[in-house]
Amino acid sequence: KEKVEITKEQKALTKVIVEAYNRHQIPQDVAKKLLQDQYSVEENFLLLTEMATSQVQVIVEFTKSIPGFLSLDHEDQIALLKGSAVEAMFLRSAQVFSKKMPNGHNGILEERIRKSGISEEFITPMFNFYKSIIGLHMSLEEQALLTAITILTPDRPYVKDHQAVEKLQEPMLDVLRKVCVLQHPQEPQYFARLLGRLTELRTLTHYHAEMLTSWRMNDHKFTPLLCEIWDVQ
Ligand SMILES: Cc1cccc(C)c1Nc1c(-c2c(F)cccc2F)nc2cccc(C)n12
Repeated sequence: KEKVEITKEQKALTKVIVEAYNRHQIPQDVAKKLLQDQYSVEENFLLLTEMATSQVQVIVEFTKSIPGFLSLDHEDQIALLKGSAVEAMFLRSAQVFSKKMPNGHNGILEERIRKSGISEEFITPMFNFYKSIIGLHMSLEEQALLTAITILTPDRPYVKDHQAVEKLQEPMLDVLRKVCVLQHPQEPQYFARLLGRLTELRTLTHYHAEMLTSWRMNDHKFTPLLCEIWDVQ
């Protein structure tokens, strides 16, 4: 049985990523607002829009803290953020579901989302994904590293210097593989299962784009940041 050893550098890298992941949390007031008393469909949507906007801010700050990211070509930095924001948000909001809300409240957040004018065809895959992520019982290191790996995906549209992005992503994949072996010794395929979630995430990006279009058709207003990151109106 191969002895898995995390090097000093890998420990340091993990520490930086986890600290960045922890530092940039969704403001509790936004998450808490969703738990107050009854809301109308319009107010639910407004709150989710506020939550989405703060999630994008959190992801941009987290991304800027990834070692080497700010040394990438500036246009590639934008291409990576625009190409990965939705996936990082799905991962992040899955944690909001599994961690942040004391159990009694999970249903309330789910209830708000189901009553925000989003059609069932998007709700089902979204919650299936949340359940599959929560079922993995990921550690904080795994969540933070998986989010960084998602953001540092070289084959996003318009990325010019693939190599430079791969050079940043590879060390993250190496240390995530080792962390998975050490933290889930009974599940040798755990690392592969985590990466499998990234494949499911790509399908959610497609649903998300359709959700945006259907919201726009119903004349829903977005914030400037959401318009910018997803090139809407
Ligand atoms: C905050 C939130 C949490 C869970 C489900 C949903 C629908 C939301 N809200 C939105 C999301 C979004 C996200 F923020 C995380 C995950 C998946 C997402 F669809 N994206 C957008 C884009 C424009 C407006 C909103 C309201 N919105």
